[in-house]
Amino acid sequence: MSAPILSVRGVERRYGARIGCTGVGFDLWPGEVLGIVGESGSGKSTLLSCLAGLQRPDAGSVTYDGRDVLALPETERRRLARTEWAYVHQHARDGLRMGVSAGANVGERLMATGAGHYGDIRAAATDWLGRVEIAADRIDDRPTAFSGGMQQRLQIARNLVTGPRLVFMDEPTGGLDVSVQARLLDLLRGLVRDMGLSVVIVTHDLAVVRLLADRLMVMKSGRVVEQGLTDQVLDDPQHAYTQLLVSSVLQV
Ligand SMILES: Nc1ncnc2c1ncn2[C@@H]1O[C@H](COP(=O)(O)OP(=O)(O)OP(=O)(O)O)[C@@H](O)[C@H]1O
Repeated sequence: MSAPILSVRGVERRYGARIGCTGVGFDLWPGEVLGIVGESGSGKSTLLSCLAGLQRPDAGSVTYDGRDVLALPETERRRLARTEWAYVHQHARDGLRMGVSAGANVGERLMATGAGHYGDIRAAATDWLGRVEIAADRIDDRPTAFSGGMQQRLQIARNLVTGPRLVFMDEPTGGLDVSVQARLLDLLRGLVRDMGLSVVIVTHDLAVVRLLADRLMVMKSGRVVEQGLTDQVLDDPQHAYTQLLVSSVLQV
């Protein structure tokens, strides 16, 4: 029997009188993908940043691998953030260093975990560019010379090169063309499966969670209104808000 990799209880974050999220609780099991869906303003990003320790909740607990995330010293949280955790931002520029080459973007994450041999780092960077379908001859180009989809794939390589255990993703396919989204989703699904990643993915796109998530949590106005197995929630939504979300997609 394994233990949850992430346990969340009663998480609340307020912005003055406004609720960011409240009363959120779930367990994430190793190798599981949890999707968090809800319309804009429902509290998804607030929750994700609380889970990753980027914002401090006003109440509740977040336990990673048996450790109280909110009590971690900042140096330890940062160490986890560059080794065992990864955070894929919606906008690739928030997760990349735009002023250095693609190879350096991937390689410097390895260096941050202790790798020091230039040849090994470059070989690993080349390998990872290949895994995210970026041609090896683009290794010395800066991300500014890449398309939006390529930048997002590079951000994924930078995040996954260190072999993290827990990955947070905030709208990873947002703002991309539909065909680019489909390719990225396919790639993500393969990587998640091959690496056995535990993932919390936030999106407003039900097609993304249908493809990637084992379990689904539906948020509205900062609260979880429904959760369950993805197919169950999408095929037989119980809450009126989830029914609305599902039917609005079907009508498109
Ligand atoms: N920095 C902030 N200051 C004040 N209020 C905020 C801040 N960030 C979020 N909020 C509020 O908290 C609530 C939840 O916002 P949040 O961004 O988490 O939702 P979301 O579901 O991620 O939306 P989106 O999909 O548009 O990013 C909203 O009412 C929002 O206005």
